[in-house]
Amino acid sequence: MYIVKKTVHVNKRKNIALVAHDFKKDELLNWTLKHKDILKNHNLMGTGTTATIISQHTGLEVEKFASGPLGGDQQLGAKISESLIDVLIFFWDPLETQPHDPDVKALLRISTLYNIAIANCETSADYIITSPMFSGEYDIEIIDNLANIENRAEQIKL
Ligand SMILES: O=C(CO)COP(=O)(O)O
Repeated sequence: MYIVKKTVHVNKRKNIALVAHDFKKDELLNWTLKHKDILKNHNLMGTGTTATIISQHTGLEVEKFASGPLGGDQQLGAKISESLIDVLIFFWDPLETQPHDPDVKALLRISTLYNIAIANCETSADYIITSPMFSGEYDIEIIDNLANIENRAEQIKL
């Protein structure tokens, strides 16, 4: 499938989504405490319970969406498709089944499709936050929604 791409500029101040499954929330909280001095200079958001726990225990301002199982993962996915999230820190749990597994997969799929930085565990999150790219500006290549819609509309035989 031929895909038209476009360039999106990522600012120094990043939009960062924070998400963790229940048995991973302590790991993500510890990670945010460890990197609080860096994170305070960025726009933070997250699924409902994760965002609440992090803001309560770190004092960081974290915009709160719906809880993951109640649509929060999908809300974040929608933001990613609008290029409103630059980094996804998602400590998902490989040892537990989730009632909203399709939403979890959708969030991981859409963040990969839109070529944003994704960390799924502490080590990869450490790599991202200490990268020179994290503290600077850069451009990413992403799928060009509008151009692809036009192409598809032309190709579909009616
Ligand atoms: O379930 C989640 C991600 O899939 C996280 O949701 P909460 O932050 O509301 O627990």
